[in-house]
Amino acid sequence: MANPSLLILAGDGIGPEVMTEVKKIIDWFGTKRGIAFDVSEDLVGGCAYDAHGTPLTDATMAKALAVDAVLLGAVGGPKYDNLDFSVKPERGLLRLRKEMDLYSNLRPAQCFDALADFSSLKREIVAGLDIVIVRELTSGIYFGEPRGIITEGNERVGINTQRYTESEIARVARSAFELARRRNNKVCSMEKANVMESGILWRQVVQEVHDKDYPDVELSHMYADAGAMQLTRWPKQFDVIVTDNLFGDMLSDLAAMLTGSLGMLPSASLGAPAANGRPKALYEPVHGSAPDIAGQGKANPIACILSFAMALRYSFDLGDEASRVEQAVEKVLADGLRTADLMGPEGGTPVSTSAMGDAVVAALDASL
Ligand SMILES: NC(=O)c1ccc[n+]([C@@H]2O[C@H](COP(=O)([O-])OP(=O)(O)OC[C@H]3O[C@@H](n4cnc5c(N)ncnc54)[C@H](O)[C@@H]3O)[C@@H](O)[C@H]2O)c1
Ligand SMILES: CC(C)[C@H](C(=O)O)[C@@H](O)C(=O)O
Ligand SMILES: [Mg+2]
Repeated sequence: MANPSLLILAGDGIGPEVMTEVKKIIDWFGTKRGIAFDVSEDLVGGCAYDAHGTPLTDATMAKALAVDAVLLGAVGGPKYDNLDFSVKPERGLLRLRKEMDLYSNLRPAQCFDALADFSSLKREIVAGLDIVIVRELTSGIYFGEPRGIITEGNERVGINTQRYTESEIARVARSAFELARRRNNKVCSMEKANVMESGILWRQVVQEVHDKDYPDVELSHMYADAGAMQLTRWPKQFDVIVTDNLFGDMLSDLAAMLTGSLGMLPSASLGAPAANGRPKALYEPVHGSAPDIAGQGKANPIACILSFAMALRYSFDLGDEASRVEQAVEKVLADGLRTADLMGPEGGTPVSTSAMGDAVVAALDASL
């Protein structure tokens, strides 16, 4: 049988730096666990624009649709700030999400004990935190029409449209309820039903899906602004949060800081199961290309490494191996290794991106 296939799209800025560390782990699985992947690589984002004049070629899009899973680093950077909107690096990522129909974006925020003192919140607020934000990823204001910048009279008007169909809401709600059943059986749905019609529909449909098929799951609803407040007040009240594309984008960056650093947060973007039973899938860290530290060997590779662990779990049914990676990360942090983003005010000597990756590989060795 052919090996499972992975397409690596490392992208821009720190994307290739953190992906180099993931490749060490992929190699480790091949040599030490006999779990080999057929890995191909291609361009996305600004580097694809530099090479081809587009942030994602049709050929790369076709490859992404053909493989078992895509691993993405990050896209974007100041070099591309003045490009036409249609060819900005971020458009490449959004095209992947849309054409792969990756409607369910799982963004776990887990606070490793070794980092509990490092969060900007008090230890007792974050220690043991383990929540997942399920972000709708292929619709809402990111994709709604009409959109654009038009001229009305003598001034410019910027337009974006929040639009959700009930089937789009229902499918992401299902994915949140299914996930909750495998965790602590609680879902909190966040929208702005007090001011947005799309929020009213969101709340109704999530409730209907719940009442019909998931009455065993505890469901609550919260306005997204209050949700942001509750996430910083007492985040451990949550288990699974389901929310729309834009609120999910913002709330997941907020949740990142509960865990210590944006450099810690992985994500899985999943579509409907294909004929082989596996969902189309793309795995990427929540963080971006971090232009301020790119090229300096300072980036924390853990978010990208944990994204690969999510690939093991969700695309390849290798939950035990995913846990092995997560435990290796936990061990390295418990041993006191810190990249620069995890340095507290008391200081210390940070390790480089590659030293962190090597330490995770060594911890994997020790797990055998
Ligand atoms: N999925 C993606 O590819 C993605 C996600 C977010 C932002 N972006 C893009 O990245 C570019 C920069 O955006 P931004 O600055 O708002 O967000 P960012 O996530 O790139 O950086 C925000 C801050 O977090 C730090 N940071 C992020 N990841 C880190 C890591 N792994 N290790 C250590 N520190 C880390 C950065 O140094 C910076 O100070 C933009 O072009 C944006 O559109 C891409
Ligand atoms: C880069 C950008 C398109 C992206 C988003 O807004 O979805 C990013 O912020 C994210 O969180 O994945
Ligand atoms: Mg974001």
